[in-house]
Parts: sequence; structure tokens; C-alpha cells
Amino acid sequence: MQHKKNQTLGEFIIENQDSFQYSSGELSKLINAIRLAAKVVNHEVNKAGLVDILGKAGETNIQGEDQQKLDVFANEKFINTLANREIVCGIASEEEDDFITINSNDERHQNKYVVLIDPLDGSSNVDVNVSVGTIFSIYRRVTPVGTPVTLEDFLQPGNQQVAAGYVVYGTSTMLVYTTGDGVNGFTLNPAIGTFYLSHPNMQFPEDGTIYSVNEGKYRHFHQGVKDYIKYCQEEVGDRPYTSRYIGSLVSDFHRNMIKGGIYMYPKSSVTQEGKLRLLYECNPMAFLAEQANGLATGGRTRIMDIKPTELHQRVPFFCGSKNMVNKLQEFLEKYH
Ligand SMILES: O=P(O)(O)OC[C@H]1O[C@](O)(COP(=O)(O)O)[C@@H](O)[C@@H]1O
Ligand SMILES: [Mg+2]
Ligand SMILES: [Mg+2]
Repeated sequence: MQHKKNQTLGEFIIENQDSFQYSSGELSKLINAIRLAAKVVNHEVNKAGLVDILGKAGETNIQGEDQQKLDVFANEKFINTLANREIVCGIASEEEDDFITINSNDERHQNKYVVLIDPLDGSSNVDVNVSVGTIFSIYRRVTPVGTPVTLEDFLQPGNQQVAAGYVVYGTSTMLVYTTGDGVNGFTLNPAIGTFYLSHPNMQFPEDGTIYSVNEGKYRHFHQGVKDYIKYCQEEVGDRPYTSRYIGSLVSDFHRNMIKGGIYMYPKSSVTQEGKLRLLYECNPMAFLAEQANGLATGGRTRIMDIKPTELHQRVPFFCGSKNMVNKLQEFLEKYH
């Protein structure tokens, strides 16, 4: 992978296109479309509070969650931007009950990629001006090109992803992604609307001192998770670790990747399989984590080896610095 200081995202995509095993330019066009939609959503996020984009949209999604206006806006922007550029044959989104088929009957379009997105991650933070994100995951379809996509094209294990990434709309706006050859971060210069390579070859420190979990749900957690949280809080050596939980997966992950840490959303007696969705939250973050020398597990299984069964299925999620995730697994193993 070639990194040049002050390289723009557009230049980076072109220059590294050939290092991608399936390079036909289609994936480059796809990443470029995501870049464009991210800028449009960023513009709206930045002026939230000035325009009527805060609050609930009045609908609920298939997860039974109240959709925020920004959820709906971001969903439309990403879907329209991808669909209008005829570079994908299907899209699945947190905000759509079922997957969307694109251009399937048009012989001219031999699109071979499907995209899964969480258009706005951290929705509970939108109205309180705390950083939020967008998450995307890209696969090659498994059904024949030129035929309508099927559920099978979306229910692929994470280890089949060809690319994944996120946008974080925070103190600055960054797009971070991988095509299986390391993780690179690009910061938006809002003055000229261009993303620049600011974080080449991002790596999770093997050890960290930050743990991120919603401790308000502590008493419902599995005993192994409780023991690990207690371990993090013990006054021994470089512990106690610092507790940091933004409540936006993208932002917690991003901070932990830079500083070293572990994010946990366990299953509990309340949320049987946890809260986070395998296909458009856990798999893309797991691909990034592993490409950045980190780990991602469901507790017993490597996240990217889980065979999906449903579009919106939830799984327990533990992700971050290698030695911290391994330590957590030691505690979980005790009870298996
Ligand atoms: O409020 P809780 O239960 O701790 O959940 C917070 C988690 O839920 C999420 O907001 C779920 O994502 P969405 O906002 O995309 O639904 C994660 O970003 C975050 O880490
Ligand atoms: Mg989310
Ligand atoms: Mg969301």
C-alpha cells in the first residue's frame, strides 16, 4: 500500500487500486461514492440544531427503534448516492426492513458489489451534539452477475468482506477504511471539501488502558464479563483502566484504536444476543480491527467467522487491543 503525505483520498484510491486483487475500478468508484455521500451527511450533521434535522422522524425501524431525522436523512443520502451511480447491485441498511435490489435487470450493468450500511451510528447522541458516525461493509456478490441479488449475497461471513470502513462526524470528520491491506484514515478539510490522508496505516496498540462498556447494564452481564470489568478496575500495575463510553460505536472504536482499549457490548439477561448488528456494525468493525492488529470476538467465536442467518441479527461484541481482548476471553472461558 502506497502512502504519500498530504495525499487526497481520491489520489490514494487511484494509486492503490492495483493493490486490490479484484481491481476493475468498480470498487474505487464505490469508495468514491461513499466519500461523496459522507460529505453531504457531514454538512447536515454540522448544522444540526440550526435546521429541522434534530429529533425523531416519527417512524420506527425494523429493530423497533425510533428513527431520528438524521437516521432517515443519512439513509436516503447513502442509498441514493450509491444507486444513482450504478456501481452496486444491492444495498442493505439498518433503516430498511429488507435489502434493496439495484439495476438487476439491465444487461449493461454487470455490478458485482453489495453494500451494507449503518447510515447513522450513535443515533442517541445526535440531539446532544456528541460525535456520531456511518459504518459500511462491502462484499462481492455470490449469485451470478446480471441476475437479481438474493439474501444469500448479504448473508456472507465477515471474512468475505472486500472492504469496510466508517465515517466519524466528530471534532473533525474522518473516513477510515480498509480493502484488506491495512487501515488508513483521511481527515476532511471542510474549507475545500477534500479528505486528506492524515492517519496512514492505523494500528491498535497491543495493550491499552481504556475500557468502553455501558456499565448501567452491569448486573445483567455474564459473570465472565463482570469479572473482567472488576479486573479493569483493580488497583494493580497499570490498572485501574480508564472507563470511557461515548455511546457511539464508531467514536468509541476510533478512540480505542488510536489510544489502545477495548469496546464491549455483551449479551445480557435483558438483550439476549446483545444489541449490535452483525452485518453492518460488528463485521465491518471487526475487519478494521484485525487489519489494524486488533481482535474482535463474540465471546467464543471470531466475529468474522460467524455465518449470518438474518439481515438484522445481533451478536455480542468485544473488540480492541489484542492483549485486552485475549484477557477478556480468559475470563469468559472460565465459565464456558
Ligand atoms: O445506549 P446503549 O445501549 O449503551 O447503546 C449504545 C450503542 O448503540 C449504538 O448506538 C447502536 O447503533 P445505532 O445508533 O446505529 O442504532 C452504538 O453506536 C452504541 O455503541
Ligand atoms: Mg449503529
Ligand atoms: Mg444507526
